[in-house]
Amino acid sequence: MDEPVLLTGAGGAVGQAILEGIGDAYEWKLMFHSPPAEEPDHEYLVGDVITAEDVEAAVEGVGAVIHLAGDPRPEAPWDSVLSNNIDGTKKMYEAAVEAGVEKFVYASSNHAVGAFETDRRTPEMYRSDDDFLLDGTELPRPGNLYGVSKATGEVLGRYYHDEYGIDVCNIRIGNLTRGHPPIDYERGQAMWLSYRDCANIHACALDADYDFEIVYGISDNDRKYYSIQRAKDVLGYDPQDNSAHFDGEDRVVEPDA
Ligand SMILES: NC(=O)C1=CN([C@@H]2O[C@H](COP(=O)(O)OP(=O)(O)OC[C@H]3O[C@@H](n4cnc5c(N)ncnc54)[C@H](O)[C@@H]3O)[C@@H](O)[C@H]2O)C=CC1
Ligand SMILES: O=C1O[C@H](COP(=O)(O)O)[C@@H](O)[C@H](O)[C@H]1O
Repeated sequence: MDEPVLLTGAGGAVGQAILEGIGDAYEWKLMFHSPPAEEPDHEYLVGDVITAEDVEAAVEGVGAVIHLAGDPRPEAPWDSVLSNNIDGTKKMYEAAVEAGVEKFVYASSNHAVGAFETDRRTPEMYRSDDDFLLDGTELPRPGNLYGVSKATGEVLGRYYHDEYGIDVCNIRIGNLTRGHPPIDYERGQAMWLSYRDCANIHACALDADYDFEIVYGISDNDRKYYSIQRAKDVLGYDPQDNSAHFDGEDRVVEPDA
């Protein structure tokens, strides 16, 4: 693995899950949008992914990128996702290939395929006895403009991989919550990603060998409509958590109880 690893969006929820889980396992270069409240334990810079000079400074000397920065709101308006998510990701790729970065891990989203959740399929598809399963080979099917921006980020990765040879792993992240799955939210429980599994799958994406991949980033939930088989096979992902091991509130239950 080529280090340091540039982590954009380091101050956000996914960034914190990664740093809490594997902060000691790699040499990092963190990118924040605004100055962090506390001095980070790692090299860092402050910048905007839509500013070419900031992005060029960020990729300088790094071997791999985990690109999280962007507007994460499913209801985000077009001008924001066009700028922060689409143009920001394009600028990151442009700078990364120019700087000779070897590996790019991109935070895609369940919302890139949100429109598979049709009225006819829901809520049954959120339940463990339903066999509907997406595996990453399906075409994107966004249900909002944020999802369009995430699907576009995947396609940008396809282009930069094919044209410039950079290795790309798109992780369609489910619903990251700390400590326990979302409560009273079947969809969120089906796509739950625990903090430790989030760190884990990103470590796997940094360490594994691949060309271009799209995988789902969720825990090993009994309820699931995203397959994690590709993440296991290609990345060696070994999830530890399962939303079924919680009782729908914030209490842990015995797996076999
Ligand atoms: N949290 C979740 O459950 C999921 C997150 N994702 C994706 O993961 C990534 C991170 O999401 P979260 O950590 O939840 O969001 P967050 O809002 O907690 O973190 C995003 C970070 O990106 C920074 N940022 C935003 N625009 C920027 C710009 N133009 N230049 C530089 N930095 C900028 C923000 O300051 C923030 O620190 C996003 O790309 C999001 O689409 C995808 C699926 C689920
Ligand atoms: O991509 C994302 O997905 C999660 C889960 O979606 P939701 O519609 O169930 O909330 C979301 O929480 C997160 O903000 C977003 O970036």
